[in-house]
Amino acid sequence: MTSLSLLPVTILTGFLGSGKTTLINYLLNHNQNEKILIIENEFGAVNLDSGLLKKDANIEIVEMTNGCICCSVQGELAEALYQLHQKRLDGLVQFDRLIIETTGLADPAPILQTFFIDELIRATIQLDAVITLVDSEHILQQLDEHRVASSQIGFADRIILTKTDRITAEQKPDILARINQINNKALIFEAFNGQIPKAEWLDIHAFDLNDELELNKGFFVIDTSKQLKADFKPFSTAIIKQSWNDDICSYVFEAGELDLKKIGTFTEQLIEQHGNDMLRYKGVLAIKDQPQRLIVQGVHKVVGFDYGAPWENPNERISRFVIISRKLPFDELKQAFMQTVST
Ligand SMILES: Nc1nc2c(ncn2[C@@H]2O[C@H](COP(=O)(O)OP(=O)(O)OP(=O)(O)O)[C@@H](O)[C@H]2O)c(=O)[nH]1
Repeated sequence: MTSLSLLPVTILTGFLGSGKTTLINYLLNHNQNEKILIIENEFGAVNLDSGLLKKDANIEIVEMTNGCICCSVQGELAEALYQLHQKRLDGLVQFDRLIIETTGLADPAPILQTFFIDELIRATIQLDAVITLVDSEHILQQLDEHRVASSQIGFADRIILTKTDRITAEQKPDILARINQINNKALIFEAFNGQIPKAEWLDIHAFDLNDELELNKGFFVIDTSKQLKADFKPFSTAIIKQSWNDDICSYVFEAGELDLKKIGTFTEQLIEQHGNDMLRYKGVLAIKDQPQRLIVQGVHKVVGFDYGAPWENPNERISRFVIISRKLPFDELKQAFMQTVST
């Protein structure tokens, strides 16, 4: 095979009207150096969004408009990606990155799975991250009424909270707490009208097996008056409301040093029994007599393991495993996880 560089791909998701097109337009207006291919996945025969997107020589938009997202998207997306690969091989097109904008009603799962299932795609494309836009004005209602809204948040590596100019300061802690209860692993950025530096959502390598596992991190506000600086704000102490009852939430297991064989068996059984419900999961684990961190990362039943950087300080050797999932038998799993602790 001729050597083509791996094309980075970002999956951009978020409910209807959450600001996906606005974000892309902002990127395109402030991006002179890169050629970007955007694949849009829309319902219905008429695709309105491509008409709304700014067009110039540095972007190309491919529309996928056929049929129901859950049955046809994998085949159609795979086909679009094969064609792109062939055109790149033939030297007919040259792009620096690909952004897939999903329809606001879509669960991102089938799109994400395309990148794991297909070997040619895996060999030519580097999945960078899932970015989810959340409309702060409407998200609480969307979560109450549409299961797909929690799935979009659950799959995210980064969340961009939009339209905070349309809510009061008092409403924000509840919204942040609810997002964080669903997905406590994704960093949250708050941005007005898509104004966010591209470094905060592109090339973040979320699918690499790296050592980062930051939970309940707080959020970042993009300050446009300071040349788009991201200012960190810790979460205020919002009360988790039982009434939310979202079907997806974050589960965290924490322990000291683990036995390699036992944690291997635990992970295998966990994935076997609950993989279909587990959207994303990541573990940074301390293994007995092993100086390096063991990294586990997965999406549903596709999992990767690798050794990461060594633990520097013996007191740091704490194993953390976070799972974003539909309802899991937490107490039972916690007990099983604790039995993997090295004795
Ligand atoms: N007030 C306010 N409006 C915003 C913000 N971000 C986006 N909008 C507006 O929200 C509306 C919907 O934004 P779009 O970018 O079209 O949203 P989308 O996610 O692409 O929408 P669909 O393709 O229908 O799912 C537009 O009128 C935007 O101008 C924001 O931060 N504040």
